[in-house]
Amino acid sequence: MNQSENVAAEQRAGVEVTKDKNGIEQVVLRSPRGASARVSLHGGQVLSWKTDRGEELLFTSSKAIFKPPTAVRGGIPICFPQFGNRGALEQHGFARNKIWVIDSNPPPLHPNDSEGKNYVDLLLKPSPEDLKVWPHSFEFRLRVSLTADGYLTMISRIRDINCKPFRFSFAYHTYFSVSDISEVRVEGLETLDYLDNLYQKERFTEQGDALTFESEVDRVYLNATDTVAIFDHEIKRTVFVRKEGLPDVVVWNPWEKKSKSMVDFGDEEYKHMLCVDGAAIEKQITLKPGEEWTGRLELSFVPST
Ligand SMILES: O=P(O)(O)OC[C@H]1O[C@@H](O)[C@H](O)[C@@H](O)[C@@H]1O
Repeated sequence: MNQSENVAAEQRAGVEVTKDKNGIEQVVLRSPRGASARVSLHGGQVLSWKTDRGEELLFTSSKAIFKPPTAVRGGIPICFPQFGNRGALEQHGFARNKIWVIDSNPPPLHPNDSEGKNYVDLLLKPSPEDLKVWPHSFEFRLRVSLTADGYLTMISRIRDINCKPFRFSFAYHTYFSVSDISEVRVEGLETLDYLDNLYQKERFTEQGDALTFESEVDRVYLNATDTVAIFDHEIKRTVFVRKEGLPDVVVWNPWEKKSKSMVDFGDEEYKHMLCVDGAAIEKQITLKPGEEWTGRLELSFVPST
């Protein structure tokens, strides 16, 4: 076996396809050092991301419903082609409710960026029902990859295969697992303007040094820097969210009252999750026929003191 065949064999060895109890396929990526990520074909949604010590970095509700077309409460749902209720489509668009397919012959990783990395490409194309509610032909390629260190990268490529332009908004609606929300600090959003969903999307400016949490938060930070850090003091871990092509950052925690109104979310679970999403919301993305958009999210973690 020559060296490139070896690399290819290792990559295949780190990618496993299984089924959940509803028969939905899931792809498990494993890093050579023992980290892992699990991606469901339901929603193209990453449902689990574990460090090499087996610590889960994403939150999934104990009450999550795993039956399509219901979206799964947790992991990283993809909001596309609409974020929230900012348009005529169902909340957060239809992509998170669909069954995606695996591309069994994906383009290779760049040779300079392939060592120890495993990946899967999922594809979504509109169904006849989708075209009735959103009459735009697109091809969505989602690449999920895991590095040897256990860092997770998601690259979304959306192409207009129509003969007319279309517009969309987008978010990687990332549910991070946190030890105790009142001990968490988010840095990187200081001084930014945000739209507050709790005040009819009114615009405010962030005043504090870092974000801390003591009540419901539902905001879209605008034109955010490319890296946001989530400090979890109790478990001494910092997670970094790096984004490209995604100007906005959503921060969401439903807190006590809203938690009780969600059927697929435990009353107390708000204490152990925080959504921080790389997103493109305020200014929609426009694609002309044949054009492609790329939105990239890189998640990494380090122990902190
Ligand atoms: O319940 P859903 O549709 O998954 O949405 C959850 C939340 O998603 C957030 O991103 C929105 O800003 C919130 O307003 C919303 O409540």
